[in-house]
Amino acid sequence: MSIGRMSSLRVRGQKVVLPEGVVAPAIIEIKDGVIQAIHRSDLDQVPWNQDRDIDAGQNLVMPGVVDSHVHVNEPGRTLWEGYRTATRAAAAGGVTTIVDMPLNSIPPTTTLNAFHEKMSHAKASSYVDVAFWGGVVPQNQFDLRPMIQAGIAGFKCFLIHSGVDEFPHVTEEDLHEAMKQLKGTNSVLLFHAEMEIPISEQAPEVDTSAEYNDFLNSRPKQMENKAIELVAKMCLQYRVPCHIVHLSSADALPIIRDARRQGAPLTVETCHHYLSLNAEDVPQGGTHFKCCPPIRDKNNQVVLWEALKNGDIDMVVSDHSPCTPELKLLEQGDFMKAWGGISSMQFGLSLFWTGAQQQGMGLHDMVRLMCERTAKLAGVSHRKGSLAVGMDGDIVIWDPDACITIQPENIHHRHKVTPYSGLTLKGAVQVTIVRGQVVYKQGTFSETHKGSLIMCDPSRKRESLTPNAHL
Ligand SMILES: NC(=O)NC(NC(N)=O)C(=O)[O-]
Ligand SMILES: [Zn+2]
Ligand SMILES: [Zn+2]
Repeated sequence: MSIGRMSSLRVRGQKVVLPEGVVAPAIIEIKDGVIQAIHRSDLDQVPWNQDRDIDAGQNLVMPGVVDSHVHVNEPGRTLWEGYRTATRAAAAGGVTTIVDMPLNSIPPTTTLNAFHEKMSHAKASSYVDVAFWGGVVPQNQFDLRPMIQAGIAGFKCFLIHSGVDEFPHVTEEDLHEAMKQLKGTNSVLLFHAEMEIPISEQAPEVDTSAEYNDFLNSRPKQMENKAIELVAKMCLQYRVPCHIVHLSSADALPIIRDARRQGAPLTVETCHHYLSLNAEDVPQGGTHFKCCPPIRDKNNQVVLWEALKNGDIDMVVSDHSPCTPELKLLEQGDFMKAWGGISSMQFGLSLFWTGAQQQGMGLHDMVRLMCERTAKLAGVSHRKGSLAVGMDGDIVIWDPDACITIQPENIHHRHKVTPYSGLTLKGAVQVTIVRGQVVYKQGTFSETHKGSLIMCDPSRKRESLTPNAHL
């Protein structure tokens, strides 16, 4: 099996993860990037080209991961992370589509021109497919519909300082203006849901500290809970699909449950780091664990896993938010001044698989949470996130029993700082295929394949993640 441009490809496996909870022997036939047929009987009658086609044997054959929360900081902060390194890491991790966040790049994706600039960079250097979130910031409400018409997947806003000055957070008044523009479109608004709380409710201010608890106490659950109350209120008032990114506070789950019970088209994600790490794990000065909202204690993590199992949390993503090593202030170990953001996109599949098995969750939970639903959120579930005829031929072949140990030499992110360094996980990606092209195979990348830009059709009604919502 060669790496390179092929118009057609067949993938055979004994354990192909198909929709409706089926794992069975099958041959997937891909032509011109699209799945043409999935053969589940008379497999030896299907024509086979030993040199071109792929036999996965006992490895799992699964839809490629759709990671809907990735910060590729190009243009403008490509030194933090760019499309080449971010999407090589994606391919090495079985991620076949990323949805790129509108911030940390300069310019941020808050205007049509900035969107076009971002697309030109992505087109030049991506190994996997890329869709895009736009940004809602104060006074850009009239930029939103032009970006929707140009194919943006949806929008992201912050209710607290975003970490970068050129992407200011919004107020409730700004949200009303944005909601008026989004109402009636097929778009979605994502929220970084933390808000400032009254001084009387805050921990004593700490300017610099190597103690994780000082940072943790500076971003209490109440900041998330208050923000999520506002998101729920706006979602119910406008009935515009809203999505809470990187939930960390399990205390906010009743607020989300109640809003959905009232018919709010409200969804929520959590991230690998909230499921695999907890505050008790963070070493003194361990600023590579810093992210916002913060990784909380073990008891909080237990509730997040339960919410995943009972459907209160809809999906799991990376929130891959890298920076240069210098900005993590690892020498000083200063949690209060270090950059908040964790690099993990290459390891999401293995992180989730390792944790899920201990939780009694399995393959179909992984596909639902990391492929199907993230594709629905981004409005691309008609072509991404599951193995079915007519879908893009995006496939990851991986060994669920093999282990990987995360070391700098096998990290393809631009920078190698990650809280997962040295960790041994189960689940090893062998081959990643994007629209029928092998882009990654056991450490080797295709240098001929280029990822596509995934444009969202503004007229297409996206598959609902909250079927009981009253729009
Ligand atoms: N500007 C950022 O990348 N912020 C990100 N930082 C994190 N999560 O710590 C985020 O997702 O909010
Ligand atoms: Zn955020
Ligand atoms: Zn983020």
